[in-house]
Amino acid sequence: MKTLMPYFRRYHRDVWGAMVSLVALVFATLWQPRLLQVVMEAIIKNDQNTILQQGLFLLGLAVIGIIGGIINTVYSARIALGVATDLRADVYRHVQSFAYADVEHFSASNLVVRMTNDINQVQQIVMAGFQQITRIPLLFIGALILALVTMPQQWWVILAMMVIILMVSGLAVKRMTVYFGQTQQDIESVNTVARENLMGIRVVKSFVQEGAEINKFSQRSDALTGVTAKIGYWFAILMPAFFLTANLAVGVAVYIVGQNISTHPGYLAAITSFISYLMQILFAVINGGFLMTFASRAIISLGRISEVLETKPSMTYVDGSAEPVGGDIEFDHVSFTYPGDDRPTLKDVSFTLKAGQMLGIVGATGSGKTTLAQLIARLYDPDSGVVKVGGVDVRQLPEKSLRRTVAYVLQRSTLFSGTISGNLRQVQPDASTGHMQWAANIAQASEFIERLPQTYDAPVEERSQNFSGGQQQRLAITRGVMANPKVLILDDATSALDARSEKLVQEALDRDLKATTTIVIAEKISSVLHADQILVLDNGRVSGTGTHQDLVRNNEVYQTIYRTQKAREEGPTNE
Ligand SMILES: Nc1ncnc2c1ncn2[C@@H]1O[C@H](COP(=O)(O)OP(=O)(O)OP(=O)(O)O)[C@@H](O)[C@H]1O
Repeated sequence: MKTLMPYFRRYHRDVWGAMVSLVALVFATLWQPRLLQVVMEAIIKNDQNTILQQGLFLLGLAVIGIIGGIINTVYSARIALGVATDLRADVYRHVQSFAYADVEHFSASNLVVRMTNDINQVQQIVMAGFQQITRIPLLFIGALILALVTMPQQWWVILAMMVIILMVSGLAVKRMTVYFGQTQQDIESVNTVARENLMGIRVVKSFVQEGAEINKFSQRSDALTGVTAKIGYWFAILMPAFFLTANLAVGVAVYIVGQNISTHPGYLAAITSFISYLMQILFAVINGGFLMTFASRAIISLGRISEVLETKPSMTYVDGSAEPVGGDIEFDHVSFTYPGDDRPTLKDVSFTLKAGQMLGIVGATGSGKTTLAQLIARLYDPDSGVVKVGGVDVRQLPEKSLRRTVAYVLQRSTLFSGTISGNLRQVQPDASTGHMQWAANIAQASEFIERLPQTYDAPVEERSQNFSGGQQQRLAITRGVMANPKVLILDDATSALDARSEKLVQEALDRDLKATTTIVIAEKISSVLHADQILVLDNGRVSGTGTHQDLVRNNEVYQTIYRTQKAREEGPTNE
């Protein structure tokens, strides 16, 4: 509730509108049976004037009730929609301020569910809240008082009905809250299987995994069906049970009235309105129960949303100029452990790199190459030691300054759906076509871009699936080069390129980005042969640095990688 209060304040006029119209609706609902009783009494006495006058009041009340209901629904919908939209925008904005580690902590798909499904739950309960939460207690208390006023001697019938209904609904709410919670989990589970399957459809098809995938999906889907069916059974039992109780109460009341009608003729009119109030009490209790069940679901969702909003970004940046700094890199005794890991991934890493030089980083899978690069782009901060770019500790650099200095191209960089130019202009919004061509020439992307009918305005589909792996990598390198960065990190970014194209990219980088410090992380030693310096990582430690010739001579780890790759390239020999 604390989370939602500021949002309600923004819509205070609508809140007032919803409340006032609700009071009108409740008043009309409660007063109608009372007037009906007066009309009935007039019918019994054949008092035409009262019948007409009170009949018109009754009609007027019905109209007030209908208009109140419509206005209340409109205002409630406006509040619910407004609150959900603002909440979604705030969560999205807050997530944008997250450090990479924070997004990883929640996981991207989990954040998506919170921004969509959980906010929908909150929207529904806000809507129901303004329609029902105030209405139910008012209706309950009002109907109870009026029922007692109408037929005070039947108080015990009301009490008995309420005790039975409350006992049944108490039991049901407890059960159904559990089932609703389970439904939420099962929906997430079905979504996960469907999403994984569809995103990996090529793998599924190529390994003929359709059958296994269908089984997996069916299992999760059956679990969801099972729990939904349980909710259905409860509803199927609950509703008739409630109405049976209410009708029993009505039956008892009518029987007692029947016994006393000769001595109390006024009971005939009173019994009609008494029955209406009994039904209103029943309606309030049933709806209250359901609302509590739905509310418990929404409270869980609201908790999940608040958790995101209350998470402070684990990384903050200093304020200051957006100007890039120089391209020198220095690691000074840097160690780093991933959040939640008990062992460091990088251990006491030190090296220096002068602006404009090229550094190759090699090492076995999992040796920490990507992690090292991520520290330069400040996706994480080290546990100890200092990472400097342009002679400045990266923690002392304003975010824009760091982003303008360092461009980080990944093996599978995300291209956003839209157009090629839209992706390239993310780096430099006012870039000319000439500038895009310059960058694309370096990345060896211009040949295929210019063959496309719309060239730089060619569409990029979702997950850039209309481009091959190699084309996607070239586009990602083009985007990285666009800002003419001081430091360019290519993290396995040419892995899908053939040897010739990779060589052409390297030559173009040497020629056109002379002042840029280039860090190339590569599986193949051939990709870094000509680097000014090669850093060999072994299980998170620097095993050696030097040129290819130095390392071939005196670094064992490097020698092993080199020999293995050479043997693979030469193929099996027949002795
Ligand atoms: N986000 C993460 N959370 C926890 N551990 C991680 C995370 N990313 C990587 N690791 C672990 O850190 C170690 C180093 O990973 P890293 O990706 O830096 O290696 P790499 O040398 O780049 O490997 P590869 O050549 O396969 O890309 C691995 O053991 C990996 O499991």
